[in-house]
Amino acid sequence: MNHEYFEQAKKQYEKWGISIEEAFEKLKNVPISIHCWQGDDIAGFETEQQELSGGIDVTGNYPGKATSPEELRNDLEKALSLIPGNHRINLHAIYAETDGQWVDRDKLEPKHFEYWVKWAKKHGLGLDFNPTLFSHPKADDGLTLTHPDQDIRDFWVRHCIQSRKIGEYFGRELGTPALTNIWIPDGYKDIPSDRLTPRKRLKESLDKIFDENIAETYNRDSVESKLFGIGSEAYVVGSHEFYMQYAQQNQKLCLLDTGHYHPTEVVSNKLSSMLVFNDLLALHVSRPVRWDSDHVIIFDDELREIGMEIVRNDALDRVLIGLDFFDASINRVAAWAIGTRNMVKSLLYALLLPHNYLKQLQEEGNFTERLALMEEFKTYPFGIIWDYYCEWMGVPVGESWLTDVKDYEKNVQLKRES
Ligand SMILES: C[C@H](O)[C@H](O)[C@@H](O)C(=O)CO
Ligand SMILES: [Mn+2]
Repeated sequence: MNHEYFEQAKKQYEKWGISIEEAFEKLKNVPISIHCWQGDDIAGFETEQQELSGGIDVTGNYPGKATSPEELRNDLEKALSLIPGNHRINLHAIYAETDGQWVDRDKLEPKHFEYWVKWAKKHGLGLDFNPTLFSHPKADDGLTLTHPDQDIRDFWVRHCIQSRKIGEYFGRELGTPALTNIWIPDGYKDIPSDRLTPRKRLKESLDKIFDENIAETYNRDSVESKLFGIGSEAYVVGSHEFYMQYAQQNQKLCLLDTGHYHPTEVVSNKLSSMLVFNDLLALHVSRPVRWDSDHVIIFDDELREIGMEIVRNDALDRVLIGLDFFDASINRVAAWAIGTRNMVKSLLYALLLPHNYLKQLQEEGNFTERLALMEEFKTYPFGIIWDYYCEWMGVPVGESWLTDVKDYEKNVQLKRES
């Protein structure tokens, strides 16, 4: 890349008292939790595989998806080599490795994730975890922790407890606490005649799950709300209000998925409110297109706004950033690279703004200058700084990463069996 251009660009930012070096130093330590499920369309590796359920859907049939844990890890390694920074990998329970034996979800144990931990250690990665309360015969009617049948509820409670133990194991082994996030699909397609009973049952189930004493140094718990899903259009038990209250009362983290709100409602506008009342909160950054479609995140207004809210509120270590998108119509390694690079890019963009000055303008009621500067900064030479950051971090600059993906696709992904 042209270093002369970089030096010129740097000066433009320095004029505002912005230090590129400081921004880079801060950014390189911000981990993004990369969801493993983009690599295999949320199929997982259970011996008795079920169709994807839970009101979520992956569309597309781009060839070369990972069909084994080894392939998935190789694909993740490839993606990580294209993304600047040291990140985390987010696993679901369906990614257990059980040696060809059927192990039902409520019987899963840390030992079923030994290979993942070994791999994470080798690559210096943290791991996060999610119980899988879908794609299972006991979730066929879309109800799990709120099911009217006590046996079914108990089964899922046991699964969540085991999952928290797995998270604890990750945290202990890797020296960085895992985030174990509970998301359930439970809800109704049509207008319920009773909204309260399922919510009371959800509280009861969660209380049982969190009653199990798990060391917080190793495992943190979060709960993820949703507005609607396929087949739960009219009512979702675990709504935003429900979990926000539950998390507050029980010192759990609230996880906000950017695809889980009304179409014009934005998570960027929620972060400051949450930060007033919570030490930590968690995100699933996704891109809803007309519904919770989980498109790959792009460098759009909302992603930049999320980055700005995290940075300008000095919350880089208080907002645990995770990703949640899945697209099977494009190369899956490219999907990770595009989305995760964009997430990091949005943080860098935010780190290069004169937030104190812009805040001061607002306090003074100088909205003209506030708007003028915010607009002008959009066309500052940010691209060159981003390229330089990638070079500095030892990952491909600009679109050159695509060549790596094309080679990998040709030499590895397209040679796979299915
Ligand atoms: C697979 C994920 O856990 C799932 O997408 C969940 O986080 C979600 O967002 C459901 O809509
Ligand atoms: Mn999510």
